[in-house]
Amino acid sequence: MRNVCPSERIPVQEKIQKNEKFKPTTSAPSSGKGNDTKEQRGPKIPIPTNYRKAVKYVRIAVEEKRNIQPLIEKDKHFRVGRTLVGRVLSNMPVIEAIYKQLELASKEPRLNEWLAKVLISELLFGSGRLVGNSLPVECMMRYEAQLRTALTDIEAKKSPAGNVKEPRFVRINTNLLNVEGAKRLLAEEQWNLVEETFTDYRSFLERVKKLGDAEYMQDYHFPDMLVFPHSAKSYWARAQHLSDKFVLQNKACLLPTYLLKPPKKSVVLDMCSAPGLKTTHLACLMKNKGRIYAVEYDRARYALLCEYARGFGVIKTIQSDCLEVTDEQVPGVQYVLLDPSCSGSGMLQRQMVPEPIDEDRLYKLAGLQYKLLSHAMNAFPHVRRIVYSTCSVHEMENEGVVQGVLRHNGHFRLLDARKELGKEWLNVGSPEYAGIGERCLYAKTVDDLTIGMFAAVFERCPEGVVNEVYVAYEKQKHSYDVVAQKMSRQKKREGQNGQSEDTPAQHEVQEKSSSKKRKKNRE
Ligand SMILES: C[S@@+](CC[C@H](N)C(=O)[O-])C[C@H]1O[C@@H](n2cnc3c(N)ncnc32)[C@H](O)[C@@H]1O
Repeated sequence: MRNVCPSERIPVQEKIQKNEKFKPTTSAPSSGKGNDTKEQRGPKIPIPTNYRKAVKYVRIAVEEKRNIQPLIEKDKHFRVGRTLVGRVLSNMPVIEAIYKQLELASKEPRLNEWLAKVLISELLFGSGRLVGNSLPVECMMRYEAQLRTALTDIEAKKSPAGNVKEPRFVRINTNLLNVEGAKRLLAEEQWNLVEETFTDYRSFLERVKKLGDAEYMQDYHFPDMLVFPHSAKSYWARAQHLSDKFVLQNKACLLPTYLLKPPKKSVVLDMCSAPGLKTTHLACLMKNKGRIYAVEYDRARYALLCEYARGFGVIKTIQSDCLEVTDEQVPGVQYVLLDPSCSGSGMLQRQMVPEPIDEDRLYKLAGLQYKLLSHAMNAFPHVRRIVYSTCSVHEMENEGVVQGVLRHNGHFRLLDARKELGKEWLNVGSPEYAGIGERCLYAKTVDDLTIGMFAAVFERCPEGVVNEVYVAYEKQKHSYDVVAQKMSRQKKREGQNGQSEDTPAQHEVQEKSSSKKRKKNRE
């Protein structure tokens, strides 16, 4: 089969629909001061409405820090809004770094900063093309080569995967198409399947790094996950005609769903479910049979969840705070997936342009995550298995939360997630959390070429059994209580209020972080 260069690669459907080819200008960036005369510029061509609207919403989101989802939803003439704006916001750290690196603010003072960022996003992370010939579009096109080089530099220098560009992972929607059907369809689209077998995970990863532009592979761990080269990103961003049969989802996001392993006809609760990528994967694993209660409290995200869940009869969506969901509302729940809000520090863009660690924010997030996980363990008497996952690389949100819940919930124990996965996995949690770290899994960009992800699997203990972390903590507690009482008496004497409103997990997190600080000071 012919090897097609990625820049040539256009989804078949698009080839049919396309009636105009974009021709980038070849001239160099403007003289530097943005002071071309009116005559030189010619008649004013309006900026496409979608770009103008994206500028408006991106600015509101970033400058005013407002939730723009409801605004976009109401905007009936901005159907692509969520995708377009979402793309800018999720790539913002890299876009800002590139905007600064190219000194666009000083070189193109007449070019609106937000518009520049939207255009950069479309060029580098969207379709790879810009629409129309308005002045800002033409101006940005003159920087195209420099923009792409800047992105390559950032990715090469800061890529958490080293010099390797992360692949494009694509999940087959097995509710519509089986694996063989997917392979046939992709062959029609001129993709070549690499049909080698791998005895170990590392040799698979090495082959992924060498994928040619027209090649793809079936994943080593998950049969419904396909792996394409990085260069396939623009193909998949444009492959609208395949969007119901294939889901753009990172491989790491399948760890929690595969670890939960709900058989068909089981009853599942997805506590924090929007936009619903894991929910729909669970539905596929269950062959769309049984019941999945998918809970989401955010109105706009709930709307998105409903959209994603359409076509999956097994999913029942509930708009609510999952801490208020009772057993009566979701009768007979046996399996719980908890994938709550987190710092998102495992996301690629965040790893490329790292933000300073905000301990206070992590501390608050860990407290919430602890509450949610405790609710999963205590509110639903029939639950036998729980998977907790985050896309955070911070122990405080991961092993820290797991330790907190195990200490206070003897009736659930932590399973060895590597064993549960049943196939070789490279990274586990920190050995600092004895009896916990080695049982939890991490997906790491540098090794797995995925986003960063953490997953822990809990199982209800048999009647009369309690987990060993709980037992050890109970033993420790006596001396701990004595010290706490002493401290409280001392505080009272000093006229202070010794009451704390922290959750136990937050208390432990605080203890741990101050002990780390003490250790650092000693060093
Ligand atoms: C990390 S995202 C979930 C992603 C989702 N599992 C997926 O794979 O598509 C976390 C979601 O949980 C929602 N959320 C956070 N706290 C919640 C709560 N107490 N009740 C319901 N939803 C909550 C957030 O609004 C957000 O949509």
